[in-house]
Order: sequence, then structure tokens, then C-alpha cells
Amino acid sequence: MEAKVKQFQEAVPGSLDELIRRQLDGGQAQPKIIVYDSLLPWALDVADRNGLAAAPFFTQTCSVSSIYYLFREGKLTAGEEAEKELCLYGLPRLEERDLPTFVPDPEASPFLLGLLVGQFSNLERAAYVFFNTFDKLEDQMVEWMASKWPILTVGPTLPSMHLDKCIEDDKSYGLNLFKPNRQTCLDWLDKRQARSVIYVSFGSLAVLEQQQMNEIAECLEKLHTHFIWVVRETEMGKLSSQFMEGNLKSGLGLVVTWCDQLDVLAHESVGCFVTHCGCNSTLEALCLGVPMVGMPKWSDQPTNAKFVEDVWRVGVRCREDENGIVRKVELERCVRVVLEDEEIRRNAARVKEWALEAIQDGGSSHTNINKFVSALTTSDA
Ligand SMILES: O=c1ccn([C@@H]2O[C@H](COP(=O)(O)OP(=O)(O)O[C@H]3O[C@H](CO)[C@@H](O)[C@H](O)[C@H]3O)[C@@H](O)[C@H]2O)c(=O)[nH]1
Repeated sequence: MEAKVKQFQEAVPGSLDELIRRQLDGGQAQPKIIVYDSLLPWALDVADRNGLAAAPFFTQTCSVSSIYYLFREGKLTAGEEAEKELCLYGLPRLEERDLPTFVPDPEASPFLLGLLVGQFSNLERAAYVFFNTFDKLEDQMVEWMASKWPILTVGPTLPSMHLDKCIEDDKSYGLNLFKPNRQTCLDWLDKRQARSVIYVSFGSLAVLEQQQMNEIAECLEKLHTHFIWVVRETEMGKLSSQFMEGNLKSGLGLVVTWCDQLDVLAHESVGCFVTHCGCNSTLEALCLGVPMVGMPKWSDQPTNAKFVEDVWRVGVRCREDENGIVRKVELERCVRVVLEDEEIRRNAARVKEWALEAIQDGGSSHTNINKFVSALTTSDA
């Protein structure tokens, strides 16, 4: 990965320069600003040398990003010091297990940590700083960040059909790769009772230990509740034939290698999402009002899980054993809490409302997007 990123960083700025110059020298649409992924801070230099404004787009939450900033500034000490509980700048009290995993152990992934703290290397020159979040979700943190940079919260960036439904079935979203299972999952869910199904998925990268897969499988058998479990092709070999056959006989679960997650989460039969708490999965569940069981492993996931449990109170986070495994008894306990706790369900419904409010007329993200568009269309900058 490191080599690929470096290759990209060497090759792309020059091509981008060329593209912009061609556009400036006679293209019909005159560029004014580069909106770039915040992990590519060099794009701001490309913008600068071509006389354009620049705006990074952060895809992780304001809270997670602020932790990387504080770490960069030396205000968040790693190692033993981080074991002390932290309560900074509007963040909840964080223990070491709640921090993004690269922070307490900077030597483990220096390259990735470098990319993440590098997001702040030239932020003072950005015209706007976009975040895929909305004000009510992280109000204090957004406020604190906005006191330092020109922050515009513009999230959640979910397809309209899953939020305000202004665009009914947006066929342009998602990859075709998602489509084959789309109808299978929906038809299967249609036959289940409201809020009865457990949806289990760990995103696009997670590689689970064999024992962890066994614990999940045994927990699902024990719960005897309908489930959809996304097990990516590369992980399928970790499912025992005994589990697959038993499941086939009982008809309890649907195991798929990928699904249209938004469609699944939006279905009324889904009552609980067992998730690794990747930022997209977390935001999608928040916006669709689905309570979560957090099983974070890596990167920003522990911090997202902390927010799910203690800040938004829309789920619970599993405790791992001394080997980092979530045992079946613990997973079962968490799933039962999430399926049965009415307060968690009410909170999830409330956050869903906030998301909708944010993107509707007068909402924070709606207003910010309008502000940006009108600044672009009425000025030269
Ligand atoms: O069957 C599936 C499974 C997942 N998804 C989608 O895949 C995305 C998964 O994204 P995310 O939840 O962020 O997880 P990862 O793919 O694991 O993302 C990596 O990148 C994220 C962004 O930096 C980090 O927050 C995560 O910790 C990191 O693991 C989501 O949009 C899901 O809707 C599907 O559509 N179908």
C-alpha cells in the first residue's frame, strides 16, 4: 500500500497541473476550486500554484479527525500517558481503548498515521474544510474545529433515496457489484417480522481471526434469530461446513459475500447491526435509525464505537477477551441488549431525524452547501 500511495503522490500532481492548465487555457468550464480528499494534502499546493482555491473533504468524523490533530500538535500523548482518561475540547472521556488504534501505538503503522496527521499539514490555507458529518451529531467538536478552520459540515452524503427521497431510486449510486444480491436480500427480508433480523457486516477490509468467525457463527446459532451475514469471498473459507449446512436446514440466516448495505439497513425487518464501526457503516446506520452492536478492530473504529455507545447512545460496544476476541457469550449479551432496549431504539430514531433535518431546507448541511455554491457562483474566488 505504501508503495502505491507514494507512486500516486509522485505521478498525479503533475497530471492534475496539466489538466487544470488545459482547462484554464480555453476549457469551457473555468475551474475555481479543487475539492480533494483530505488524505491528499498535496492537492492544495496544486491549487495554489494554479491560482485556485482548495477545500479538503474529510470522510472521517470531526471527532476522530480532531484526535489526529491533537496528536500532531503533541497535545495527545501516546503510550502510557494515553492511559489516563482524556477529556479534551468537547470530546467525551476517552480511554486508550477508545482512541484510533494508530495513536496509542504510533510505531505499529507509521505510514498510515503519517497520512492521517498529514491532513492537517496545510489546512490554514484551505478556503473551506468539508466534513461528511452534520452539526447535531458532533456539535461541540464541530464548533471547536470551526473556531480554527472554515469548516462546512455537508453530510450525511447518502443517496437521496435513503434520506429526503427527493431523487427516488438513484441508480447511479453504488457499484454494479452490489446489485446481484440486492433483490435476494430484500425478498428475504420482506418475509421477516419488523425489527427481528440481525445484520452482520465488517466492511470491505476486515480480516477476522478464525476463532472470531467461530464465535460469531456459534452466537448466531445460539440466538436462533434471523440474520444476514456478509462474509466476503476471501473470508468464506473460515465458515465451517457444519455451520453452513445447519443454517441451510434451519433457514435462519442468509450468508452473502456482499449486499446493498443501505437497502438492508433501510429495511424495517432489520433490528440490529453488528458492525466493525467503520465510519461509513456507522453513519449509514445512524441515518437509517438502526441500533448497533460495535465490534471495532482498527483505525477509527474504536472511537466510532465509543460514540455509538456513550455519546449517541444508539448501541453497545462488545468487550474483547485478553486475546482481542469477542466471545459468543459477550456478543449474544450485546445483541440482546440492542434488540430489546427501547431507549436505544428511541435514540436511534432521534439521530435519524437529526440527519434528515440537516439536509433539508434550513438544516445545517443544506445551509452550508448553499453557502458554498453561492460563494462560488457570486465571486471570483
Ligand atoms: O456487503 C456490504 C458491506 C459493506 N458495504 C458498504 O461498504 C462500505 C464500508 O465502509 P466502512 O464502514 O467505512 O468500512 P471499511 O470499508 O472497512 O472502511 C475503511 O475505511 C473507512 C474510511 O476511512 C474507515 O472508517 C474504516 O475504519 C476502514 O476499515 C459502506 O458504505 C457499506 O455500505 C456494502 O455496500 N455492502
